Amino acid sequence: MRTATEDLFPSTPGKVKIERTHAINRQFHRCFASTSTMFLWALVLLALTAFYLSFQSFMDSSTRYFSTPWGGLHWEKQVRASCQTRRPGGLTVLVTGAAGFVGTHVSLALKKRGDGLVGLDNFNSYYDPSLKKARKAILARHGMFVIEGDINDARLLAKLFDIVAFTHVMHLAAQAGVRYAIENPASYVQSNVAGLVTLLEACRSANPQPSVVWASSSSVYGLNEKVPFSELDRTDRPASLYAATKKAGEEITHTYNHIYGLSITGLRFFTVYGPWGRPDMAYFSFTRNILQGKRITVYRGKDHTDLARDFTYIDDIVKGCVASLDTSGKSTGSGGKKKGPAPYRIFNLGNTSPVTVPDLVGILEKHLKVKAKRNVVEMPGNGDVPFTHANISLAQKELGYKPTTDLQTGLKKFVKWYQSYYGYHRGKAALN
Ligand SMILES: O=C(O)[C@H]1O[C@H](OP(=O)(O)OP(=O)(O)OC[C@H]2O[C@@H](n3ccc(=O)[nH]c3=O)[C@H](O)[C@@H]2O)[C@H](O)[C@@H](O)[C@@H]1O
Repeated sequence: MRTATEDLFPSTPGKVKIERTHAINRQFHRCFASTSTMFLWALVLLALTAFYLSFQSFMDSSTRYFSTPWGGLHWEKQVRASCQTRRPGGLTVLVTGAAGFVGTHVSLALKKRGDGLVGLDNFNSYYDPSLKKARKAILARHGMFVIEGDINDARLLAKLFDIVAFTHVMHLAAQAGVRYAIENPASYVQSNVAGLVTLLEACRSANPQPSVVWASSSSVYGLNEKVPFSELDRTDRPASLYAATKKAGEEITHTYNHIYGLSITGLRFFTVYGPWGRPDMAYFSFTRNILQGKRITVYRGKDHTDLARDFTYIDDIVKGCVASLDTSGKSTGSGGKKKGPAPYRIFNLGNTSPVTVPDLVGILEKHLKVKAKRNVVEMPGNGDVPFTHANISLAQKELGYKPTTDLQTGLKKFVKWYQSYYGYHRGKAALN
């Protein structure tokens, strides 16, 4: 009789061998079966992960594609319609920063005389985007289409140049504001340097190449003390990163003029103000605070001298911009190749009569009929310059530029608009 032990450990070695081999085989098969199952599962898991990842990336790219705020037949039709000229010899202009302060005014002036134009603006939130939307609505009422897009979007720019043969580009999109550069330096590089290069790349590749008129700034004079500031004065000592990026823009545009034959006109604007202006600027924020009974901060120089600016009214700036477009001269390149020298110009567009900041406040008090509560503090070292003063003889000679609005008159118009727009009393907004 076989014992349980013998069953487990039989005495015949061969049998044992066979039985053990079978047992090993069984174990091996069991083991193999479970490994292959695991392997299969791993494969399934891998396949699922790969499917999930590619599905996600497909969704991402398709979402990006479908959510692109531009493109499509209807969009192209809008662009073409907006660019239709309505006078013989009318210009066809791409206006960047079209929903900005200067962009809106220049666009309206061009549209009203029958030029064809389309606008580009990224509607960023540097200041209240609802003001930009309101400006866009006015332009729309005048038949101008403003695309929500960025100058850094090379595909969008290429598409626009594909659809329209622009004769001119009025480049006003920028990160503005002198003191904000301390808080957000990258935004200045992104718009004023990278964005500018992307735009110039599109311009130099275009066929025909457009002439480019763009906004530089009085801030390029930086620590210059020679007054009034002339275009021949030093501009190699900027006091702010903003100024440095505008100066960089002047050098960058020069390169594109030199290599590709792009016609370039850079305009050094001097503290532009007026209706539909920029809420970040002193005259605008002072008005808001004075009307709300809040204190305003008035900066002054280290030795208690008042700061001064050559405040320039928007209508005068518009005339300078339009004259620059009209006299720009042609770009000479085609297919990215220069065919000959093209114009490279820089002009001061100022008012030639600086006013101190305390005097600016005094004028606002008079128009608002409210006394300002002032805090007078020493100018912080954040990029400000003590004064600006434009010599405009070159612009006078070449563009017929002649500013006609003094600060009293210009601020009166601004205050009227401000009170109307923000509902301080009944009235019609200046641009409507
Ligand atoms: O002409 C230019 O190049 C520049 O003009 C303005 O820059 P800024 O002249 O500094 O204009 P505001 O910011 O309106 O300041 C005007 C004056 O008011 C002073 N200020 C500003 C703000 C404030 O709270 N208190 C104050 O006294 C400033 O120091 C400055 O002297 C624009 O903001 C820039 O985008 C433009 O490029």
